[in-house]
Amino acid sequence: MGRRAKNKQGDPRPIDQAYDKPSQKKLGKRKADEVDSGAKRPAKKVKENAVKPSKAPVAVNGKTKSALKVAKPRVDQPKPKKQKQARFEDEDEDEGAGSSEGWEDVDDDGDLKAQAKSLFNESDEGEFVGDLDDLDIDAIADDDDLLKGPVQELDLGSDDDDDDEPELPVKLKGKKSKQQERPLKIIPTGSDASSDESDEDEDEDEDGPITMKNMEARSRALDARAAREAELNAEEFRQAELAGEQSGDDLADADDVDMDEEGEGADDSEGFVLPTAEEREEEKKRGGPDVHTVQRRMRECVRILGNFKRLAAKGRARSEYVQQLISDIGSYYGYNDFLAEKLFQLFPVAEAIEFFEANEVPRPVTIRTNTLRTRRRDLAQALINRGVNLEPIGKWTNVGLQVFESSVPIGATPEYLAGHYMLQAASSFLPVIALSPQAGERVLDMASAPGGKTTHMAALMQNAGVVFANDANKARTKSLTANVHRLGCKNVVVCSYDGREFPKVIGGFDRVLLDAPCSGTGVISKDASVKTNKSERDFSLLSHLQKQLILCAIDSVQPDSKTGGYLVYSTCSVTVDENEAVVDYALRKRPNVKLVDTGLEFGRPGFTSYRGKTFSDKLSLTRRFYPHVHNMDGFYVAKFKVERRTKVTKPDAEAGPAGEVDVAMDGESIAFNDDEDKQYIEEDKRKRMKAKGLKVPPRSKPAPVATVAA
Ligand SMILES: C[S@@+](CC[C@H](N)C(=O)[O-])C[C@H]1O[C@@H](n2cnc3c(N)ncnc32)[C@H](O)[C@@H]1O
Repeated sequence: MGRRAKNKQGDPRPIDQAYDKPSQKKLGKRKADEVDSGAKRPAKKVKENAVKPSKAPVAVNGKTKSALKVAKPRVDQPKPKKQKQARFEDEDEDEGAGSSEGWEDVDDDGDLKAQAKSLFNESDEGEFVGDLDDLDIDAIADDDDLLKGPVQELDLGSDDDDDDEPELPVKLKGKKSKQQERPLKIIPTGSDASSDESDEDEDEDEDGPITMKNMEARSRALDARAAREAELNAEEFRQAELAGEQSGDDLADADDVDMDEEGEGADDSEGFVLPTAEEREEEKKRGGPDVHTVQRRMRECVRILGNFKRLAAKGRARSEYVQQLISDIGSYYGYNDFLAEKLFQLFPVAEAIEFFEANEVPRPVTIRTNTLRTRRRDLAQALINRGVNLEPIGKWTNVGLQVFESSVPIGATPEYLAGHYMLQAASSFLPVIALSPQAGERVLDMASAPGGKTTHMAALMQNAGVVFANDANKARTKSLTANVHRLGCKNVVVCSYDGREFPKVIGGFDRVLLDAPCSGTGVISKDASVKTNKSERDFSLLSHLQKQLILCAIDSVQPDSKTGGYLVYSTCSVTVDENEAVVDYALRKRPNVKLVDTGLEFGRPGFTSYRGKTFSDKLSLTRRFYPHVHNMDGFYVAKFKVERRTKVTKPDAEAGPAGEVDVAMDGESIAFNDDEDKQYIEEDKRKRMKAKGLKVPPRSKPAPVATVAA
């Protein structure tokens, strides 16, 4: 079952691997986890006022929950105490070593009052940690995650640099969401208005200013509330489990549930009537209902789907509630219907809402220390001296820092310009940690611009050996080259080929990273345009490209490598088409590779089956990361070991004259399907021409079946 981060994903605490340990991961017990992790944290981190939850609670199983509580996207973050000194205990420079690092509070009381004020102040503005508005956009544009944009990545012919321009803050393009119409503080509808929870919030707000005296008590009250919420969560999930709602597959099957599953003894106590499909269409034509109606309906659908047999109205099928919920999710959060459904299907119902909510909240701002130039503690001290409020990210990395607040633009400090750090999403550390390149090796970064991971690899390799940093988009290699220089990477060769040309261009690498072009469904909080600009066609084009790239990446690995022989495949997307389906395809097409453990300490296992498709059991070795669970961008990581191709004897006439085929070189396994490819290539060309404003020729007719077969 999903683990709930609730609204706390807006509360950018260090990301702790405890998240995925069911025994430890209890909502509301975050503080305890933090203590366990050894990271000394200011007590007020639990205070949710910096990312003030809105009041649109979801009633699940009769209990008022906060799954829909996060208000409009906000970028303000809770602030740790003002730091004067950074102290790291026995910091180990080897990344991924999981050293026990601490962060000591060295504040004196003199500052405390002012700090407390800033910590507990609630701002209605979507203010960013530090001054995002002041950030040097060009400088940021060079960095990793802000540039993850899938569609332009497909546009290989375009030399536009436009995609290097991040929008900060991200503006929702296209479809306007109901959520945008939400009041800043959502006024709960109907019975929710008098819910205990909302009263409690009001009370707390009215408690008056935080003082030295009441700070501790207030903090304790918040802890207690968090614990109560955790209990409610646990109860909700128990109920959901009882209702048999456990896996993505179950959900996926929801559509197929027929009238046999209709409820008995429907509890329609709140007068909620599910519209029919026709009524839904009518409603859409009229411009849709108001935001409160949508909220209420979502809440009701979640509640009823959590206990369908008991709560559903007589004569209504489960699929009707599912369809209504998906449609409301689409309009509330501003997704097109196709993507709303695709993402919804990944999770149990209540968890899906958490995922969509998490996409409305920015992830923590994180930086990666460039160990070629400095040490993390020195960097932290230098930034603290400039008024940056930061902390180590978590035990799993000893180069990451989380920035809470800054009085200077983080993308333009002297340390940034001197290459002491990279502005990089925490999730982007993961594939490099998994690949673990060694000094002296030959490494290929097949899709590398703007170079967040390339420069990380060069640092891990201590500038020894060589990293071939390739990217098909020549324009993007400019920022890649700039980052390589800024960070002092001396073992990087930048090149610009279509990844599918490898290993013809050059092969025999000890390790290969394929951080594939993707749809970006993991980074919706950064790029809301994904909500509306992805169609079914985009996903099949991407999946196809990813499958081609992964085979070429595998073939570029030197199986006889003395130190390596590994490939890491990653995406910043959460869809199965772009992840498990691609990896499973690679396993089938290349019998000489096997999945191995990523070595990452947290993350959910990849799907081994999904909506009727069965993948290799080994897919559970791959790792999924979610915004609502791990408080980082949605991400996927798979690690392969590439073995030597072996000859097998085929018993029948399929085999060559000697009765032997090279399993990896067998025509069926290695070749792309030219006819199928033609369609994709043509579509890609059309897209590029369209983007350039050229006249697009009509689609050519698909080849007759007989010809294709021939
Ligand atoms: C997710 S981004 C890579 C981010 C990069 N690894 C980093 O950490 O900074 C995907 C990249 O793939 C590139 N790309 C798209 N199609 C490609 C292809 N066929 N071959 C190689 N690179 C491609 C895009 O230009 C884009 O820079």
